[in-house]
Amino acid sequence: MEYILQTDNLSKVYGTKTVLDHVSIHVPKKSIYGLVGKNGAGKTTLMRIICGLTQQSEGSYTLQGKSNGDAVRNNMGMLIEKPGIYEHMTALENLRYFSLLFGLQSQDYRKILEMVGLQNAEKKKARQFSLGMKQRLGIAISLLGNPDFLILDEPINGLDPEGVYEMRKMLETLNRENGTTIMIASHILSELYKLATDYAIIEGGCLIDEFSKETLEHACSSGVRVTVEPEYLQDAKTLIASRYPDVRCEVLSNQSLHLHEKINPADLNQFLVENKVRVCGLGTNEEDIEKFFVEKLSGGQAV
Ligand SMILES: Nc1ncnc2c1ncn2[C@@H]1O[C@H](COP(=O)(O)OP(=O)(O)OP(=O)(O)O)[C@@H](O)[C@H]1O
Repeated sequence: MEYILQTDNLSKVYGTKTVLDHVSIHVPKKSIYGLVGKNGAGKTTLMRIICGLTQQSEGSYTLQGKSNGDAVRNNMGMLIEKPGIYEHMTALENLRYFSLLFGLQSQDYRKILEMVGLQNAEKKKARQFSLGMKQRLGIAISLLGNPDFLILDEPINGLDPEGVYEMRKMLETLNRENGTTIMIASHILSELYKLATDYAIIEGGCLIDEFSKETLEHACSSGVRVTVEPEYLQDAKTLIASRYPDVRCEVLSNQSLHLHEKINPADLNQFLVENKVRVCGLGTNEEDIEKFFVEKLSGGQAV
């Protein structure tokens, strides 16, 4: 596995307080790496060290093949805490200004604005932007110079559901089409789960666990949830009992059933539809995933 970033026992101490305690993480190239942790867990501190905004007290890291002392951040974009944008400037002016500030060559700013969905707002002053638009402009600034590695601290904080959805789509596109590795800190688990391919859980400055999406899904593969239109519930239950006689099938509501075994959802869907049951939804049990994270966060031992 090729890593864009590896940290080796990184620690940070403020006065007598250890806010990051021997953290060793491994961020695979082209991954979307979710950093999960409660408020004050140390996520921002870790990101600030990687971005060169503060120095670690102990430990080291390797960034894009270079050890921390020699790390170059030309190919990196970052959005840590609030986006630092100039409110009296338009989106386009902000991009031009930051490009000069970063010493970058002129580039296709309109394409960057299009990438973040601000193509229709290029002439509007940033002070007239919604929070979501400001966040997107912050990301547009971090995309200047076409970075291979993007570090985003809580980019969906404070966004409305539509803004969260758009942000997720945008990051997915960046990752898929440009191969950009994205490290993203968030405490909104449900959103991270939809996006991330790899995870690290941090609590009290310690790394509790690091795992891939496959590992997470395997750990939470306690079954499949199927939702049907209410009038089909009984038929669905009878059909499932005939097709999967050894699988426990629990009725959760007047339209959803939980099969307590990991069966192939596509097969189940086809079987029910062929037998004239109107299926509204099928999926793995998201509650299990949430529970998995909560248990890790509340009872985890550092690794
Ligand atoms: N400059 C500083 N001086 C002293 N303590 C600090 C400093 N910066 C951060 N801390 C402390 O370090 C701890 C970790 O903070 P950090 O911002 O890294 O957490 P976080 O996981 O990003 O939390 P949040 O989700 O709230 O942003 C907190 O207890 C915070 O008060």
